[in-house]
Amino acid sequence: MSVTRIGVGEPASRYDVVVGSGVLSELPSLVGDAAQVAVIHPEGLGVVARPVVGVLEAAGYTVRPMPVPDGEAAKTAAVAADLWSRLGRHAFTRSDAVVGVGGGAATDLAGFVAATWLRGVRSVLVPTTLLGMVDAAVGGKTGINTPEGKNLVGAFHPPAGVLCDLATLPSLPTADYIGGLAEIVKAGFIDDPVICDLVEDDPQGATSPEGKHTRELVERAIRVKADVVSGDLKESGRREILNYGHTLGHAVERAENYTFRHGYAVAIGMVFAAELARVTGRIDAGLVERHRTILSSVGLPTSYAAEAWPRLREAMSVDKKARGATLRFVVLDGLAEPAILSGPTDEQLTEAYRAVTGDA
Ligand SMILES: NC(=O)c1ccc[n+]([C@@H]2O[C@H](COP(=O)([O-])OP(=O)(O)OC[C@H]3O[C@@H](n4cnc5c(N)ncnc54)[C@H](O)[C@@H]3O)[C@@H](O)[C@H]2O)c1
Ligand SMILES: O=C(O)C(=O)C[C@@H](O)[C@H](O)[C@H](O)COP(=O)(O)O
Ligand SMILES: [Zn+2]
Repeated sequence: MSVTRIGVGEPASRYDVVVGSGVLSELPSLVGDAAQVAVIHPEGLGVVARPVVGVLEAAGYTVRPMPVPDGEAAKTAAVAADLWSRLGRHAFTRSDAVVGVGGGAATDLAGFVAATWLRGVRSVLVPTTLLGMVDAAVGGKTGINTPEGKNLVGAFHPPAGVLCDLATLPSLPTADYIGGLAEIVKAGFIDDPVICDLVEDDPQGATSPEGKHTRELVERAIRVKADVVSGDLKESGRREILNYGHTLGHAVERAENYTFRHGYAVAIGMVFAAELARVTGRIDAGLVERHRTILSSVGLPTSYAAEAWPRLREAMSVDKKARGATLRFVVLDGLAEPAILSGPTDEQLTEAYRAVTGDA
């Protein structure tokens, strides 16, 4: 299998997202002159982390495997504090390194611990979910959740490199694979319509690592993210478009106490954002329907409970794009024409949400 390299960041601090198989051989050069390497991974994913540990040990590093709880349960202040203690007990210095292995939850946590330990040590990310490869491990956003909201604590801390071994994907449960498709479809709607065409051409194949367009979908989504992030590393402008569907999506995750897959919540959030764009006269019903058709064709949800609205509305007030009491949403003015909608009225919000419940 060939290897693809996609550069991210400004020229002086550029790193590669490497996609293919056998890519772990690049790990030692990315870890560099560290003596110790912490390998942070979900406790149930020892099998997936073992090759990472093996490559590092063979290269002579002292490897400290650091298993953490699975999924969102890892993205807590308590787990981060426990990792800081473990690093402290092993006397990790600024020349040591952190490797994050697993889905987006594990790499967000690992990146956050790397960002905060000694005010920042080197990290390398080895995403093993579709979502991790196309989105979470790319771009330097790291963080944890708090009871008040999703990713409310975090830092921008670009990794030294991202290694996406496509051979890890077949063991991923289909439901988690499908979650990753939401971020791929997001990249299609905000920037690369070919992604939408490819999913429409073979929705069934899109849900499988063996699908005929899988490699192209993965690489196109990474390129969208790499391109956007490279021009706006700290989200002072265009990077906000990557938050399409996330304002309501994060509120759904909080309402579900972080037990709802991120990609599924983002899928619902994208339908909401599309409805909001329709309600405010930006796009027509056809483009909204295309969201529903594409998302549901791969098994993603497109509606949510009507009675949840008050809780969701409240949760959206801590969205990072909000300014004071003014909510700001990423919407579309057309396919691949993202824009910011600032301060929609309560009537517009409730009308858009009603359409997401199927009660419109
Ligand atoms: N930092 C960012 O820019 C960014 C972008 C998008 C999403 N995220 C975050 O990513 C998280 C979601 O990531 P996710 O969808 O990868 O979920 P996840 O990390 O919870 O992983 C999903 C499940 O798959 C398992 N798993 C991982 N790799 C596997 C493999 N190869 N085989 C079998 N099982 C495997 C995990 O253990 C977990 O149970 C959310 O917390 C979200 O906020 C961050
Ligand atoms: O990288 C970004 O920027 C994104 O917004 C990508 C999102 O898919 C991702 O879920 C991100 O973690 C959301 O960021 P947040 O700042 O809203 O927490
Ligand atoms: Zn996301």
